Amino acid sequence: MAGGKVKKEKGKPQQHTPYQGGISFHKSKGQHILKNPLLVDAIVQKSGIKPTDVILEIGPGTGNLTKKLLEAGKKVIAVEIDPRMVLELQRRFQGTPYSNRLTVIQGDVLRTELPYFDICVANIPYQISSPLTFKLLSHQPAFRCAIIMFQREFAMRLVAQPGDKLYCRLTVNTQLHARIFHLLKVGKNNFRPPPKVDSSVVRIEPRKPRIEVNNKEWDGFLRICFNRKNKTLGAIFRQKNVISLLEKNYKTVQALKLSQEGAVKDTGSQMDLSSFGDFDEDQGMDMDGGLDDDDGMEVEDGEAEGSQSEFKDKVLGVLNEGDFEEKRSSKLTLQEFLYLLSLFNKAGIHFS
Ligand SMILES: C[S@@+](CC[C@H](N)C(=O)[O-])C[C@H]1O[C@@H](n2cnc3c(N)ncnc32)[C@H](O)[C@@H]1O
Repeated sequence: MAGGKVKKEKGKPQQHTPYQGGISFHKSKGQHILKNPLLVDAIVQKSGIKPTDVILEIGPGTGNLTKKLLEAGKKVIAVEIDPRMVLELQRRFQGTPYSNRLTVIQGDVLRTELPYFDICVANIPYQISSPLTFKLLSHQPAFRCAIIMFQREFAMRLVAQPGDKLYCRLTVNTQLHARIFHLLKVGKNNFRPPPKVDSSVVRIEPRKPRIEVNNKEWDGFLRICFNRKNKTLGAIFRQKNVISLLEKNYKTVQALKLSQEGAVKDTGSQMDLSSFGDFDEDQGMDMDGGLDDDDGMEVEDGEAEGSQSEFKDKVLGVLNEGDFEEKRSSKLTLQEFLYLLSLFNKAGIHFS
C-alpha cells in the first residue's frame, strides 16, 4: 500500500479552525488534537469506511475526527477518558443529525470492555500504544481493520521486516496476529499542541483465520530469541541460564507426563512445578508486546557446562535440525519463528 505525507498547505488559509471548545490540553493524557482538516480527510478516506460500518474511535477529544467518521459510517462509538472532552463532544453534536448515531463511553479504553465494531479509526495517546494494540488484536469477533496514528518509531516497528533495524519482539508479536501497512507520514505541526515526535498512520488487518499459538509459550520463546537479537541463536541457546530454564521446564513436563500415565506414584516428589504453565490454556497476550529488546530474561554470557551439557546437546540438536544455529532473530521471518518453536515443542522443550 502506498505511503504518503500530509503537509500543511503553504500560503493557503486553513479551511476550518480546529474545534478546541475552549479546553486546555493535558499532555499527560496525550491530548494533541488534529488541527489540519486535510489530514483528517486523508485519514478517513484511507480508512475505506462503508456506510454500514460501526466505527470505534479511541480518544475522540473535541471531535474533529469524530465528525468526519459520523459522516462516513453508520454509527460511532467513542471511548474518552477525560470528562471535559466527553461533555464537549456531547455539546458539539447535540441537536445535530449525528447525535443519535454517536455513543460516547467515558473511561480508560484499556479498562473498557469494547463493544462490537467493524472498524477502528483513532488518533490515540501514544503512551497506550502497545497495550491498546494488543487489546485490539485480542478482540473478538475480529474487526475488519484499524487505522491508527502512532508515534513514528512505534509505527515503523510494527511494519518492520526481517533485517530492518527496528525489527523486534513487538514486530513479530504483532505480525503474528495481523498484517500491518504504513499509510501516512504525519509531521508534528498537524497537531495542537505539537508533540515532540513525528507520527505515522498505519492500517492493521487482523489475520483471518488467526494463527493459533499458546501465548505463554510463544512469549517465553520470543523473549529468549530477542534477548540479544543480533547474536546467533546458537550463542543464545548455549547460555547457562537459558539451558537451565529449559531443562527445568523439560523435567517438569516429563514428570507431569509420567504422573499422568500413572507411572509415578505419589512419592512426595521434590519437583518444582511453579514455572509450569498449562500448555493448552489460552494465557492472554503480553501487554508490553516487546518494544524493548533487552527486557525479559536476564542473560549471562556463560555457556552451559558439566551436567547441563547433555541437555544442551538436545537443544542444539533442535537448532541444527532446522538449520537455525547460525541464524539471528533479527533476520528470522514469522514462519521461521513458528517453525522453530514447533521443533522445540516436538522435542519436549517448552518455554513456559
Ligand atoms: C491525541 S488526542 C486525540 C484527540 C482527537 N481524536 C483528535 O484527533 O483531535 C488523544 C485523546 O485520547 C484521550 N485519552 C487519553 N488516554 C485515554 C485512555 N486511556 N482511554 C481513552 N481515551 C484516552 C485524551 O483525553 C485525548 O482526548
